[in-house]
Amino acid sequence: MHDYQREFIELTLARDVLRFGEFTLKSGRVSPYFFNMGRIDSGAALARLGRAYAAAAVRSGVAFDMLFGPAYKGIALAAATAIALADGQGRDVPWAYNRKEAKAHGEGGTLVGAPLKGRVLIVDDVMTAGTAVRESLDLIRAQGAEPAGVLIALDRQERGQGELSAAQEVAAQFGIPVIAIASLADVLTYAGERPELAAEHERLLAYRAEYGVKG
Ligand SMILES: O=P(O)(O)OC[C@H]1O[C@H](OP(=O)(O)OP(=O)(O)O)[C@H](O)[C@@H]1O
Ligand SMILES: O=C(O)c1cc(=O)[nH]c(=O)[nH]1
Repeated sequence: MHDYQREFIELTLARDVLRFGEFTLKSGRVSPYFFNMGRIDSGAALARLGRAYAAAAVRSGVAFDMLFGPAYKGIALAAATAIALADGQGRDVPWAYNRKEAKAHGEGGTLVGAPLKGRVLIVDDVMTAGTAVRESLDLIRAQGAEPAGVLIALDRQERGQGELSAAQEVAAQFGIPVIAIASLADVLTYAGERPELAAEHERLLAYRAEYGVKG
């Protein structure tokens, strides 16, 4: 685990983004931990998070022309990343997002922001079973644009449709990189180093044995 990953996990624990307990996920899985980006609820915290995403995008070396944030939480994340790229990295890239429900009045439709074209980097919070990312990939390709990669804060490293992790499946099927600031393996390492998180560490291991990638 790199220093920036340890710092990122500490930031998410300090802000209550990363919590231990019992949570039902979009996939229906019941998880002993949850990553709630909704807790990044101040301007300074969001700016810091945007800088972490922008740094990860640049560090990855992935070539992209624009950002796309899936509703809902991906919207704020793509916005924060676009701002950080412009302010901190000198890159003014277009960005767009979708609505979960199509708007029937005004400009209408589900897509908002820059037209989807060129190489599109998807920006979201977590990947579990990969449903949200696959929906975004469909949207991007339906517009004739090209997915460039997926940028997330946390790869939960859970099985997707087969035995590989959702991130591995997406990477293999679409030939794109999945860039995560941290992964379940990092959370496990972090929890394993702290005696006060011993019970949580055990529950994480049991959950990984059920839903994680084998081996
Ligand atoms: O890999 P998956 O199994 O798709 O799960 C991860 C997705 O689930 C959540 O979105 P959700 O639509 O539940 O919530 P939001 O509206 O708060 O973004 C999360 O923000 C990811 O987009
Ligand atoms: O799989 C999900 O639905 C999910 C997991 C998680 O850790 N955080 C989140 O917002 N959604």
